[in-house]
Parts: sequence; C-alpha cells; structure tokens
Amino acid sequence: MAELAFFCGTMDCGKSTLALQIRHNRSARGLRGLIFTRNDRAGEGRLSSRLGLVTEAIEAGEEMNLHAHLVRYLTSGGRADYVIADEAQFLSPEQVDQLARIVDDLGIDVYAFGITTDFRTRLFPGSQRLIELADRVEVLQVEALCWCGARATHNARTVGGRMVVEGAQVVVGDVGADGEVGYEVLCRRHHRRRLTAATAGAGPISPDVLPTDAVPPPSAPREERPAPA
Ligand SMILES: Nc1ncnc2c1ncn2[C@@H]1O[C@H](COP(=O)(O)OP(=O)(O)O)[C@@H](O)[C@H]1O
Ligand SMILES: Cc1cn([C@H]2C[C@H](O)[C@@H](COP(=O)(O)O)O2)c(=O)[nH]c1=O
Repeated sequence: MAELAFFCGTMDCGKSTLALQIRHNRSARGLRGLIFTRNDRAGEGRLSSRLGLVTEAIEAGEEMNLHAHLVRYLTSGGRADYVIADEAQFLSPEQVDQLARIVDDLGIDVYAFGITTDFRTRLFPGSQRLIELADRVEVLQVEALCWCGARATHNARTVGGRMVVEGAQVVVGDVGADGEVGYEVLCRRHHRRRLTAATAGAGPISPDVLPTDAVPPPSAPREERPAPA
C-alpha cells in the first residue's frame, strides 16, 4: 500500500542527501519519480545537498495544487512511481493535504523531507500538517551536533552574528554562512540560553588526545625521556 512518509530533523542533518539517495536507488531499478521543492538554497527548481549533489525539481509555488499537477502529468502520458517533496516545511497545510491525496487516491508513495521547527522553536505549518497526516514520521539518524557535543535538536537564526528570536518565519539561508543572516543548530539547553558557538567562545569539542607532557620534545636531555616500554 502506498504511504506518506515524513523524514525530518534539524537543518544540516542529511535530509536532501537522503532524498537524492531514495531517487537514485529507485531510478537504478527503472522507477520514475516527480520531485517537488520550494526555496532550495541552490535556486528555483533545484534540490541540492551539501554533499555537492543537485538535481532538477519542480518549484512548488504557493498557488500550485500538487495533486492536480500530478494528475495533469499522468493524463498527458507522464509516469510517476513515487513523489519526493523536499523543503516540505515551506508547503502550506493544503498542499500537504494534496500530498496525502496523491497517496490515497492515486496509490503513489510520497516521501517528504523537512525541518520540523523554525528558529523560534515553533512548528512550520507544513511540518505540523505532515506530522498530523503522515503514515510514518522518521527523525534522521545522522544527527547534527551542537557546539557542546550534544545532539542538536533546534535551529537558531543569527543576524549580524547574534542569535535572534523574532523575525519572519521564512528566510532562506545556510548554517556556517558568512552573510548577515545565518543559521546554527543547537541543543535545546543552548537554544534556550541563546548561546551559539560564537557567543560561548566555544573551541573544538574533543580535548587534546595526548597529554602535552607525555613525550618530551626531541631537544630534551636524554635522561628526561621516558624509558622504552
Ligand atoms: N564535506 C563533507 N564530508 C562528509 N559529509 C558531509 C560533508 N559536508 C556535508 N556532509 C554531510 O551532509 C549533511 C548535510 O546534508 P544535507 O542533505 O545538505 O542536509 P539537510 O538537507 O538536512 O539540510 C551533514 O550533516 C553531513 O553529514
Ligand atoms: C530554521 C529556519 C530555517 N529556514 C530556512 C533556511 C534554509 O533555507 C531552509 C532549511 O534548509 P535545510 O536544507 O534543512 O538546511 O529553511 C527558515 O526559513 N526559517 C527558519 O526558521
């Protein structure tokens, strides 16, 4: 039976990469899919992953009826064995209902990918509707990490380097970006305290592997070197 699956997580946890892998594995077996996306960082009509892969996609504008689009495509001779919807947090609740209709009325699998919450920790309307309707909700396994080493569960927005909690819900951007607006993934504790890596003055998570006094420098007198084991 066809299903509506929602793969979710923070920014930068591998959602678009998984979408491209699902597409690759299916096309390797001769299956054809339709890919919808909205507001991808790589530009209109693109689905891109930070691993460098990118593919063409259908830009799902605000007014697009996704179910009607697919019906038109099929009736004009197109073939679709599955549908992918990336950046699904940006879809309207009505468009998510249309994805559910694709599954139920047309018997086609729909795989949706998106972040669940915005920079204020509030659900995106599209993600909320997906959680309400999906047959399966999967949180991605390759978790992104907060600067403290804990699992990152929330997305922070920075403006001019400082974390903000007010502003428009949708501002396309990236983690680690140099621009005025950027994003950083944090654990809840540090999101609540508004502590980004920069404001915490965080260094590397891992301590030095070797204690600095374990091996004397080569210039040290011979008798100070540790005896061979
Ligand atoms: N240079 C790299 N080497 C290995 N993995 C990388 C590299 N750059 C990014 N990644 C992986 O790609 C993930 C981001 O993938 P992406 O699909 O763009 O994320 P999302 O769509 O969830 O924002 C990172 O969490 C990391 O696992
Ligand atoms: C938290 C948050 C994010 N966005 C934008 C920023 C990016 O363009 C996308 C997320 O893309 P990714 O592939 O998951 O990294 O969403 C936003 O508009 N508003 C937010 O609050």
